[in-house]
Amino acid sequence: MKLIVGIGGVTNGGKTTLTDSLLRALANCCVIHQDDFYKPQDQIAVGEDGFKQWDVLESLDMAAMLDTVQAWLSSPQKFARAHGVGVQPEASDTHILLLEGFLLYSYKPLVDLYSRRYFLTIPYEECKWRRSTRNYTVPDPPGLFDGHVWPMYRKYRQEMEANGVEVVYLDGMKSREELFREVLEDIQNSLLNCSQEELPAPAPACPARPQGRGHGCGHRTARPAASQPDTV
Ligand SMILES: Nc1ncnc2c1ncn2[C@@H]1O[C@H](COP(=O)(O)OP(=O)(O)O)[C@@H](O)[C@H]1O
Ligand SMILES: O=C(O)c1ccc[n+]([C@@H]2O[C@H](COP(=O)([O-])O)[C@@H](O)[C@H]2O)c1
Ligand SMILES: [Mg+2]
Repeated sequence: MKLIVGIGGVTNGGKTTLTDSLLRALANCCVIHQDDFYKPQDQIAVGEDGFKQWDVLESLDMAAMLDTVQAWLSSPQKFARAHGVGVQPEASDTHILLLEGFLLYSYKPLVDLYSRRYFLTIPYEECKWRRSTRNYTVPDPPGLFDGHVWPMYRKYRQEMEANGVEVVYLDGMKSREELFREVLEDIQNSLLNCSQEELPAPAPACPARPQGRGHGCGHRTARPAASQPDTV
């Protein structure tokens, strides 16, 4: 069984922190970080606003990211070994790939590959504050957050929602521990549901399993958010 899980959402929402915790907790789990696919700095366009356009999809080599996902899909065991992840023989039928990044659900060839799409949100003020404490490889020039980062976040999120991409919203104002427990439990439930769907048909004496939809693995859509925090 293969499960691709997206940990997406706003910059500084806590994606990398959550992903690191999940990676430590889940067996046979690999990760791909979207920001490892930034194009070289001299290929990042400068916008009409005068800012380097770090927060647009064109600044990322998404074809290369997709190739990496496909390498995992074709052999999770080989991929894990190549990335120094120990494969646990007793859990070797189940493999999880975490994709982590701020523009995970805007690149069409990837969007249907997820079994689960999480989307972290935090309010504008919190985001701006957390961002001011971060050190990126290329430091933010003055005005970048209000002039480029936040408007691009709004734009891509609106597009995602207009396109009907179903995500599970996570409130990034919750504690690290609470977010970790919530998502870990949800992934473990998905795994249980998947493995039940893979069982052979029950013997006649057993009660029939419900033929529910929406819990499965593979190329199905995640459930819609029960509620969506008002954070934009
Ligand atoms: N749940 C949380 N509550 C408060 N601060 C958090 C939380 N998760 C992460 N942070 C902090 O917010 C900043 C951004 O976290 P990070 O995981 O790098 O976010 P992202 O990868 O989404 O940009 C870091 O300083 C991190 O320690
Ligand atoms: O990783 C880099 O090389 C890099 C260089 C310049 C800027 N970034 C910023 O990285 C942000 C995405 O990462 P994150 O962890 O904040 O979601 C995005 O908002 C970019 O503005 C990232
Ligand atoms: Mg990050």
